[in-house]
Amino acid sequence: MSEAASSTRQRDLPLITFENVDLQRAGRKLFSGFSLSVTEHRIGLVGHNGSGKSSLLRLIHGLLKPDAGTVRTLGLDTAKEASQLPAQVGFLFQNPDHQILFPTVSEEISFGLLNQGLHASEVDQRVKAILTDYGCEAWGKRAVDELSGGQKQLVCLMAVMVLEPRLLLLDEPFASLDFATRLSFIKRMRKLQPGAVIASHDLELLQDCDRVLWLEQGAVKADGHPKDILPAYQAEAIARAEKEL
Ligand SMILES: Nc1ncnc2c1ncn2[C@@H]1O[C@H](COP(=O)(O)OP(=O)(O)OP(=O)(O)O)[C@@H](O)[C@H]1O
Repeated sequence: MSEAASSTRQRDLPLITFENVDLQRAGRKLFSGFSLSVTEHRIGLVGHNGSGKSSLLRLIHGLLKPDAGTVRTLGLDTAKEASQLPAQVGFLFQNPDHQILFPTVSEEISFGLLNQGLHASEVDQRVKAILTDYGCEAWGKRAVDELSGGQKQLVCLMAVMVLEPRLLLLDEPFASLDFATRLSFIKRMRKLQPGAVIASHDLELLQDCDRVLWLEQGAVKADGHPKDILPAYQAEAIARAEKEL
């Protein structure tokens, strides 16, 4: 097959599929017979606390395995081919402390590249390049422990982006980023090649998505274009809050 034909085929393949997935968490069934096919480039996830957004992202990454059914990410079965996923799928966790493993910024950003078998000099070069790209040239030797929450989140973002993933999974990526960093991240996201699934309570961030899924108790309550789904979700959230007052 020619390179062009092969890349067209890759583009047309679903990025993610769920087939009849069951998942139990904390002894309770969260997903039951959940099916989904995603071909769009950028997907937003909304839903109230505990609706299953993070669990869905973890299933996509293979961090959680379905109790029944199949999850395929970039064509790979997450239960059987999970070891191939970290090289292609980047995960930005809600809490940076769940992601950071190393004492210094450059060690944290280097880890994935070293894991991929790159030579130390190339790793060094790529780490410096991404620090510069994000305006953090002086951060390399800084102790991660001494960074603020937002700065830690930025380190996590750089550690993910330096690997040039094909798919990004972002769980509340902006929770502690300041306004300017947030804006520059949104600009970057618009230019990015990789597909992205973004779970967020920040509805503005999701306006740019190609498709938004509204989750409720482990099921898709609504699925469509952000201009239809986000106002409906917002209206329901306002009505719910008013009822509780
Ligand atoms: N580490 C865990 N162990 C066991 N159960 C969990 C764990 N994390 C979440 N759950 C359960 O799974 C369900 C879905 O949680 P999940 O974190 O996927 O929701 P969410 O939509 O991402 O919520 P939030 O908006 O609060 O981040 C909840 O009922 C929760 O109690």
